[in-house]
Amino acid sequence: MIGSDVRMENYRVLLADRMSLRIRPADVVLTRNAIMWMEVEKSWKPSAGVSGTACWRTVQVCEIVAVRRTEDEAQENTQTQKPNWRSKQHLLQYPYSFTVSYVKRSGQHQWRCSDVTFYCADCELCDLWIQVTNEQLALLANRPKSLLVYINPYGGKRQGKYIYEQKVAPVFRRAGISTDVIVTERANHARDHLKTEANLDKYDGVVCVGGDGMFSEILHGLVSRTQSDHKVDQDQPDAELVPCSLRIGIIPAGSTDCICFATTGTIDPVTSALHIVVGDSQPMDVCSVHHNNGFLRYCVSMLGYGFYGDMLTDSETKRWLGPARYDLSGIKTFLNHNYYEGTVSFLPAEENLGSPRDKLLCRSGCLVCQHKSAIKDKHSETSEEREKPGSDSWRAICGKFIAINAANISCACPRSPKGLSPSAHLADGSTDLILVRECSRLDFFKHLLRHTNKEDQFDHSFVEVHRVRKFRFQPNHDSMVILEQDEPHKEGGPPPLYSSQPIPQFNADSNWNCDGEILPHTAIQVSVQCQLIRLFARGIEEQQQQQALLEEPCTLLAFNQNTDY
Ligand SMILES: CCCCCCCCCCCCC/C=C/[C@@H](O)[C@H](COP(=O)(O)O)NC(=O)CCCCC
Ligand SMILES: Nc1ncnc2c1ncn2[C@@H]1O[C@H](COP(=O)(O)OP(=O)(O)O)[C@@H](O)[C@H]1O
Ligand SMILES: [Ca+2]
Repeated sequence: MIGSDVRMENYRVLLADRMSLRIRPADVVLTRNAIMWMEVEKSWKPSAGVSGTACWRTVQVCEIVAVRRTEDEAQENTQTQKPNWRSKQHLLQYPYSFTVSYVKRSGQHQWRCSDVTFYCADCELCDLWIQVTNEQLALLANRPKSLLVYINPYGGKRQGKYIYEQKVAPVFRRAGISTDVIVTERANHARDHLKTEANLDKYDGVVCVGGDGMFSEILHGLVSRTQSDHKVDQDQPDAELVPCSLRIGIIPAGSTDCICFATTGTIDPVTSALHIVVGDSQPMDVCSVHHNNGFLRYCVSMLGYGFYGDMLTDSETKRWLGPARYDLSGIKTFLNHNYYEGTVSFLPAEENLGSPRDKLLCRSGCLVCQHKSAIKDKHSETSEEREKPGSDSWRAICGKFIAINAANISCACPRSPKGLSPSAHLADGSTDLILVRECSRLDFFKHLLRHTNKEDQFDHSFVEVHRVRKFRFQPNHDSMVILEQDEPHKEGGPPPLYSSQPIPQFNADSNWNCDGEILPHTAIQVSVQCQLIRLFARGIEEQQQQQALLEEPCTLLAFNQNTDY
């Protein structure tokens, strides 16, 4: 079947019956791709025999979580705290019922699991609806049936276990997903288990409950396992890495949760659980980081040297503060106002990938990422020559930098709702390299402020941004950290916070912050590995997309009211 035939097939009515919704009669229709219902108005006369249009509430089959017999209504009502409104007469007339649980958008990109119960006059009809709806759900091959879940009990505000048990597990149970749950006992427990022990054939996906650091563990476990299974040497910076077959789900329970926010538009555990249930799939680029041809780490969100590296290093001693450690260390690092000397060289991305300043936001169904996916295998890009550092296509920038940030994705998070690079793409094979040169403290503050407002992040003379496929950083070890002189030091007063003299106890190098982990080396080589992994997500839905689906799915449907049911 092609084109319009497929569309017609999707609209083919599988079931159509009159039932009762609460205490009012309702017409209910099931097609291949939607369940629709409409309460029957008293004034509405089907016998009139005219074709008309009416307002139907519609739920796409792909957004149905489960359908089941409403076994114990009293219990349902206690759970949902709804009053029992069914009259005895209604109960006698419609004694059988089934409940459809489905995804409902509740604004701000949040999803909720909502229920609608249909009452039937006879048992066979009720069972038939459950059976046929379940048959349609079974056709959705991308839905996971079995998941391996890792919980970091110490991430963020240490709520991981509670969040999983109270908010996520009930959603998975309702959807009939089986889970094996591991609560981690130490750092790198999840990574090591995935790398060497886990029987991955049993699962359709891996879920992490925690922050970006916990996600990074899962990423390293899965990617390393996949490479060793395929005998790919990760130490080779130019090795062609094999994409992971299992998708990763993120239940946000960390401090920044930027990967979850940038791929769903929110950090809400129930929303993430529902993206997993419906089997969403979002490809993601991964940066591989090497030092002297030896593998260091992978990175999905931000690689930050200077400001974000120093802030992370300082914050590690304050983990007991939870997410607030970043605020405290952020202020301290800002006041220190260090900058670092070195050379950044990079290979620009192809021009058709746009620019970090083009305001083309990466949203659900992004065409730039889809196009990249289509041409990825053709390897149309570049000759070996272009790839070599030092060839004409590479550019080098030497200088003193307050921050060098590579945003592989927008890095949007609650602290910075548009992110470090608002137009960065999730899966275009490039990363946005942001260079913040030496500037005054006030100027740097203005730059940081732009992470939180709507102004162009890069519209400052001391900031430049490049969309790149690869980059390298070489620190200049002869440099000393020069701290800005703001005020003269008063005799007998506290020691100066800043001095124009080199201060030997400061390290001339910063550290790299790689998805919230500190890298052991400063001279690094970075390559973007296009679409190496997939998440259970769909990218951020456009406001209009969201709005259309928010307004309680109400579809204008031409419907032949003569249908015999
Ligand atoms: C004057 C107002 C200044 C406000 C500045 C806000 C800047 C926010 C930038 C956010 C970038 C986020 C990049 C993501 C980094 C994470 O991978 C990493 C680890 O996350 P997690 O494991 O969940 O803790 N987080 C960080 O490195 C902290 C970012 C800094 C947050 C202030
Ligand atoms: N059981 C554990 N004990 C201690 N550290 C752990 C444990 N499980 C995971 N970790 C580590 O905790 C770090 C932070 O985890 P994460 O979930 O990202 O929280 P946060 O966002 O607060 O940093 C990660 O580096 C991860 O490797
Ligand atoms: Ca990217």
